[in-house]
Amino acid sequence: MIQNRPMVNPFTSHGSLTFSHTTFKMATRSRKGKKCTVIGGCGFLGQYIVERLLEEGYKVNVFDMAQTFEDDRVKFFVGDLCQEKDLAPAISDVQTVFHCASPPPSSDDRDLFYRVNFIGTKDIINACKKAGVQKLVLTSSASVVYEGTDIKNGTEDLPYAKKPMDYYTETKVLQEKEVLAANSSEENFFTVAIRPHGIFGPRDRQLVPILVDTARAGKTKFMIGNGENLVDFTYVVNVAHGHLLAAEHLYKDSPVCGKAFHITNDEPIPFWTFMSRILEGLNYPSPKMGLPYLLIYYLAAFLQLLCLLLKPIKEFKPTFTPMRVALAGTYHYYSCQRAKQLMGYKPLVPVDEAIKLTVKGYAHLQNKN
Ligand SMILES: NC(=O)C1=CN([C@@H]2O[C@H](COP(=O)(O)OP(=O)(O)OC[C@H]3O[C@@H](n4cnc5c(N)ncnc54)[C@H](OP(=O)(O)O)[C@@H]3O)[C@@H](O)[C@H]2O)C=CC1
Ligand SMILES: CC(C)CCC[C@@H](C)[C@H]1CC[C@H]2C3=C(CC[C@]12C)[C@@]1(C)CCC(=O)C[C@@H]1CC3
Repeated sequence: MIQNRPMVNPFTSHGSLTFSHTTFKMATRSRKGKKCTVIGGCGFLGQYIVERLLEEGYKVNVFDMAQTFEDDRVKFFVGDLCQEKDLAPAISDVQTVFHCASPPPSSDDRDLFYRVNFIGTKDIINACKKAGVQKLVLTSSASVVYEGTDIKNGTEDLPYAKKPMDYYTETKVLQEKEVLAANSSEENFFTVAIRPHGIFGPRDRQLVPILVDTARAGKTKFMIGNGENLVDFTYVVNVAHGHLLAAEHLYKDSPVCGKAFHITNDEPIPFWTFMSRILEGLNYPSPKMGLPYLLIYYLAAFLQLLCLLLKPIKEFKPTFTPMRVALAGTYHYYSCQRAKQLMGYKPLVPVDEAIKLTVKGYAHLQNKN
């Protein structure tokens, strides 16, 4: 049954999303007739991975909580990844599993994150091994090393965050550790973790929708900090491309096995320049003046505490959480040198073009006033 999310067919909804404008051709290693499953394949990133896999001639199963698009070439399985009986049929007889399912960071539901991201991922690993799956590609996050302080050109060697800023990040760390530790030549089971950062593009359900809601509520008059902090925002097509490259490079004795890889646009941009370009593209005013970063950070921390105290009486969801304020006011950009070296990664779509495509994809959120 098709469920109630904006119904889009990723193959027809936005012509410019295809890869035809690039001359890139995936290496032909072992791709013909390969079967794979995308867990979370109805989500924002998942749909782009599916699209790319089909273009590359894979046979694709999608496993997700609900079916949100239709495609005759895809076999859909609906269920909860934490339920082995739901998952097993979706991954039987496939060589590769892409795991890009997660509850949204905004849910801030500790038990849910722990159950889906940590326990559920362990279940996926076990189910993959049982089913004879050879490759597992996890969508992790560059934020597994982020603790709210500046990261400039961070490499994959940075230690995991000792004090993750939210439950989402905490469980992304646990999840990544499990997946990388599961890599085993003896068991012919190869794993890799892709760490994207700030994924954006048409059909995203977080960045642009939250930004537009914030602008409509009149809360984007000021920027947080001085507006100079560089950040990675990564176009979803480039992220999908990184996932396919990782799968293609996962085989016995490959240096890719058991490692994490940053996948970025390799073009860090000041946080507020990026936000302003989206806001102005959609005809919303962009912030011109900055507020002191630390002042806003401590206000957000205080507000969070207050919300926690009031939770038994009434639930509030503040727009400016400490995590969001930190993301808006610090430097956080990452080196993707390892992905370039070991799997020949190069972003396919530059930031400037990606922003234009994104603004075009959100025409329905344009400010008409
Ligand atoms: N967006 C970003 O900026 C970044 C995202 N990531 C990671 O990328 C991945 C994809 O994110 P994104 O596409 O933005 O997220 P989406 O929410 O769009 O997609 C996630 C999909 O997973 C599904 N899902 C959630 N829980 C379960 C479950 N228990 N069983 C089966 N399916 C489930 C969701 O279904 P439903 O919607 O019904 O809940 C949804 O379709 C995630 O792992 C995220 O952590 C990493 C870095 C940055
Ligand atoms: C309210 C405004 C100041 C900011 C609006 C935009 C934000 C909603 C987004 C800016 C950076 C984004 C981001 C993520 C979610 C959306 C933003 C906070 C992630 C937390 C998504 C999951 C990850 O793994 C890391 C991302 C970092 C950047």
